[in-house]
Amino acid sequence: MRFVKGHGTENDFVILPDPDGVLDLTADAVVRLCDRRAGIGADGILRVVRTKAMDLGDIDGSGGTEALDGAEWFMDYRNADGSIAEMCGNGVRVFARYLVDSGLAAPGEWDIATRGGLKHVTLGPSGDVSVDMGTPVPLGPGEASLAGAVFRGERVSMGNPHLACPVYLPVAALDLSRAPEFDPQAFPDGVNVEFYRPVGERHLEMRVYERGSGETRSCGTGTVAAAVAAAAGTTGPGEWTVDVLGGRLTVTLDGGTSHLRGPAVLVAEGETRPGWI
Ligand SMILES: N[C@@H](CCC[C@H](N)C(=O)O)C(=O)O
Repeated sequence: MRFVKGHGTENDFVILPDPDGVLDLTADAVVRLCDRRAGIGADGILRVVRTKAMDLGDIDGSGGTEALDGAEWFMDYRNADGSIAEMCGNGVRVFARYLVDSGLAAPGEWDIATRGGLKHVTLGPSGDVSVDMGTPVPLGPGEASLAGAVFRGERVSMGNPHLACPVYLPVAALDLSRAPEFDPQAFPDGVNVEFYRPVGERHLEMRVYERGSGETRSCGTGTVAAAVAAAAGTTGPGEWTVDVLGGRLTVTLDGGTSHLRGPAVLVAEGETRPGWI
């Protein structure tokens, strides 16, 4: 199986080119590929499939996949534990960089299909990748706890679920070696939990514990959720700088949609040994 390895602010992915959708990517195979000791190691998988080769059922409530028709390529995103997520903000940027780097798309702007709908990306032959992340949906207050301490924040849907909690000490002080606990009635599909601290004018530092992947060094959807929470549960307008463990991302809120910009880097490519998976 051919693979490429890449990351966006150190949120890292194994990219699996599968244009015709012939790969039977089981949850077990995802777990093995993402294993950092016995596998390649990653926070998640990006399977690269032609949209027309995907069987997505009724993804948009219209009885078909019409909502994704405008995009040639579909990002089939999986978390490291094998679960499926609706969207991945860093993933879609790395996916776009892969398409351009491998000659499957030209630099410029176009849509990528995801389970969270079409995402419009903008990129040159090298450098940063921007994506229109769509309209964040603030859902009101929520809470999670970490080692018995309760953190209150804002629930935000970015297609996938987030709880963005302000903290008042440097985020480096948090112990994220264990998963935050939350009320499953409040988050029936699980939740990605962000901890953010304002460090300047529209400037945050943030750490994240991701659903299905554990603590990661960055989360694109999470940075947008944190900016929305820091903007007092509004969608802007304003440009936010968000420092994560793996680097810096820029989030732009315009009162409607949101944009995420930052690096997306491909670092290696190879082939798994026959029979390993
Ligand atoms: N790291 C991603 C989010 C990946 C999905 C998430 N773990 C979930 O289950 O919702 C990002 O950059 O947005």
